Amino acid sequence: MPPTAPTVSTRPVLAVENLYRFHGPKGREVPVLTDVSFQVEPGRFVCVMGPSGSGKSTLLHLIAGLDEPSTGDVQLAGRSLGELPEAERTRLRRDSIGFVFQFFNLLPNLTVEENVGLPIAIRGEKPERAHVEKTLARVGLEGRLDALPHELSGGQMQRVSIARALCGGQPLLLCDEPTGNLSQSAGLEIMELLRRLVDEQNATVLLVTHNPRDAALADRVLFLVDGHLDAEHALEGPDLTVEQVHARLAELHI
Ligand SMILES: Nc1ncnc2c1ncn2[C@@H]1O[C@H](COP(=O)(O)OP(=O)(O)OP(=O)(O)O)[C@@H](O)[C@H]1O
Repeated sequence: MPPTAPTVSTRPVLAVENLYRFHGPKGREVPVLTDVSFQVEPGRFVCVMGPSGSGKSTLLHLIAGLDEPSTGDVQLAGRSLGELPEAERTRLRRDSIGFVFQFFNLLPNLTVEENVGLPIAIRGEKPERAHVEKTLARVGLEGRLDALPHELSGGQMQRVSIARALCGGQPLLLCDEPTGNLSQSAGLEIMELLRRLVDEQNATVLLVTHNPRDAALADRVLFLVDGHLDAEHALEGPDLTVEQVHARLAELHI
């Protein structure tokens, strides 16, 4: 038999299909998300931008399987969250998504090594020190395995949380305002790190932000406006500029 070439999957890491979410008392429900559809393919850096109240958190909760859509579907690695029982949904979320939050969400009493290895420990496995060390090297934070979070700068804490999101091998990095609690320069470094992880290590990133400078580093920027996400308003890279993002925001009256 001839040797077969390794296949690189092009199946979307995340597919959001015709998502609707209503909130409010029965009979007086209001739409928070209206027919939202998009995909994130492997090795891509996709950004969702939207003003306060546009439905970003609602969308993130649905993607994470923490909330259920009124109608529509979320697929992670080709599997539909809605079709799974609770325990399997939790496992799929855990195995598919590494989360990066604005306030880092590191456990203060655990060392850097323990924080980074957490997703593996939660699976009931023992995180290998060498693997944690290698993951920290991927985010440019070598030699701080034994530090506690309070001994680190904000930018370093965010690197730890990115390492934690990568450590378990989840295919999607979901970053919710990852620079929101950082100085401008530390924020820029974090964004450049995310860009490098995509370009050089084939990571896949979904970034949610209202920061045009951060959004401009993505391959594609989607705009969520009053719960709508219209494909024709999306910006496509490569080499998007902050000016392009500002212009589209002005066009959409955001
Ligand atoms: N559980 C809920 N019950 C009723 N309304 C809700 C609920 N959750 C969200 N909403 C409403 O849905 C809309 C979108 O909220 P959401 O928190 O998703 O927006 P957001 O874009 O994340 O805003 P922000 O950037 O300020 O966090 C808001 O008008 C909000 O009041």
